[in-house]
Amino acid sequence: MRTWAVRPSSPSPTRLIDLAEHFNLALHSETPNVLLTGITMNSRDVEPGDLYLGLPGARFHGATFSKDAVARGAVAILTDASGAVDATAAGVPVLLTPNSPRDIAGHLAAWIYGTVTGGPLTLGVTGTNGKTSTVHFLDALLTQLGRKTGLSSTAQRRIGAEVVVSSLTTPEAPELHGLLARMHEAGVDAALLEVSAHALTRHRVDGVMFHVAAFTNLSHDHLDDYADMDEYFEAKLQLFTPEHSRKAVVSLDTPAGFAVVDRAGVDVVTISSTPGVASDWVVTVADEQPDSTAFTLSSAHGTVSTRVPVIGRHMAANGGLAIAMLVEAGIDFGEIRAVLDRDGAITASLPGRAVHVPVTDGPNVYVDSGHSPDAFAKTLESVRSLTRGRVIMIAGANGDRDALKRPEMGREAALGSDVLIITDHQPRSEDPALIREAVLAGARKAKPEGDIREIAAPEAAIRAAVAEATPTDTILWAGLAEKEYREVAGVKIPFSVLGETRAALAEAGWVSA
Ligand SMILES: CC(=O)N[C@H]1[C@@H](OP(=O)(O)OP(=O)(O)OC[C@H]2O[C@@H](n3ccc(=O)[nH]c3=O)[C@H](O)[C@@H]2O)O[C@H](CO)[C@@H](O)[C@@H]1O[C@H](C)C(=O)N[C@@H](C)C(=O)N[C@H](CCC(=O)O)C(=O)O
Ligand SMILES: Nc1ncnc2c1ncn2[C@@H]1O[C@H](COP(=O)(O)OP(=O)(O)OP(=O)(O)O)[C@@H](O)[C@H]1O
Repeated sequence: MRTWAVRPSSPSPTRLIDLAEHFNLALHSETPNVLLTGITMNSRDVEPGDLYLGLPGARFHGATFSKDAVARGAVAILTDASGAVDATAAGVPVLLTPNSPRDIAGHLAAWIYGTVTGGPLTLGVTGTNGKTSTVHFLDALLTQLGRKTGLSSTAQRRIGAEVVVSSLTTPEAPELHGLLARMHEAGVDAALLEVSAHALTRHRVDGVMFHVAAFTNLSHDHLDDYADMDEYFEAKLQLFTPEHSRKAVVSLDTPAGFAVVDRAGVDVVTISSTPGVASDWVVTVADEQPDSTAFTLSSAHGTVSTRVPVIGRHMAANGGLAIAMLVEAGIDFGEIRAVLDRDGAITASLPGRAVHVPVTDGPNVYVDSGHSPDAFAKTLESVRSLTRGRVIMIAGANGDRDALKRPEMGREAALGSDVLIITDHQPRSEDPALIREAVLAGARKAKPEGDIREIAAPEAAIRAAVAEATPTDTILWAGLAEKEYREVAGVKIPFSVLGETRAALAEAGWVSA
């Protein structure tokens, strides 16, 4: 699997002088006739012919890497006043902008990679939870319809069969436009993009026009980056302006959805899976099974009944949202209903989301990547409805991310489970004991008499859960499911939640089905 940024294979060269003129940038050069074939803001990703953007960040000023960038083949540098000395010392033409180069990176990248106009149908999803799931449902539906897709999610970037590892949920603008240009070259019919609040705040999707953008929900997360929920909401709202999208499909499953409807600057249709809430599209859950959820989706276009191959009413809501987005993008509802009737489900495989590890004659076991209070609550609700015995939950929180949500995660975990084991996930640079303490405090406050345990080592936590379980119980391990590593004290240690779970089950004599 590739781990480096994807780019178009044969970009048409852009004259630096034309770019400077078009974007009204001051050009300092005695040799302004250079040709640009790429753009990046990461010196380690520079390829020959690139414009390197040296921008100020929280840790570095990118211009300090100008010489490295030029050594790798950068032919020009764009920076701000504070980067000018370093950029000039690198010996290539320098463009100066009065603000951060990040502010114009998207539009520059669109110009250099030719993604300003044309291109495939582009669909974007934002919201606290459900972005990855909805994008993967869109991908599956379009594939079922015989269309060629490209996607960018937290889990992966993919063009047809070519898969690239994701680091950020939404890539930086130069990487995103490179990806879109490559999708265009590959002849994809649709580009499906997950759009984080960080991406909107940091101009990562500038220069991308979404034919349809969707809003899933808003709940507590990322309050390390945003002052409060209002600021976090405002970040998400930017997607629903004419600068970014033509049309919106907005879920009314959280109160924020109503605020998006009120404030959106583009045409909006609504969807809801909450009984009693009026909306253009209505999702009604019909049946919940240990490995799938059946639902009906109704609108003025008609009604379709189908399944998503995962547990959870929230996952049915995401599946309905994906179908509604395709119809609002102009795909015939009857065509979609026909393939769903043919296949019996949206045939998606969700990486790390509510993954069922079936055990023959044993407990149901799920691993899930949810790492917010609402994600815990929703998954626990579905697990509870499928469990005859006890719900045994393993949970943890990550370091270097919103610390305020930890007690709330503990609270939801305690309220939704019968046995709760708090363990370590990705402490990153933080002291894992302090992270556990915060989650435990929320859990014990919510359920003082609850069976709440602390087991630091995740390998031991899953073994304790398995030892506790009887065949009618369910084990849910929430928070880390799709990763192949844990970051501890800045070092990535190989670790697989799924692998560890299967090993623990096998050691205990349970056989994975
Ligand atoms: C808070 C945030 O989003 N920070 C991002 C931002 O960092 P920054 O502005 O501090 O940059 P910096 O590290 O000081 O570096 C400054 C410049 O020097 C460059 N540089 C740096 C070192 C070097 O050797 N060479 C080089 O060129 C960097 O590429 C950058 O252009 O720009 C960096 C370069 O692209 C990103 O790696 C970094 O993401 C960090 C890793 C991150 O963790 N971001 C998370 C919070 C994030 O964006 N998450 C969202 C949402 C997740 C969700 O919904 O759950 C996402 O979309 O992933
Ligand atoms: N519609 C929803 N409402 C509430 N919780 C959800 C919803 N969809 C998914 N979840 C929960 O959130 C978790 C993350 O889902 P998903 O990866 O689809 O969201 P995301 O927005 O991409 O989040 P992230 O980028 O942080 O992983 C799931 O594993 C599940 O626990």
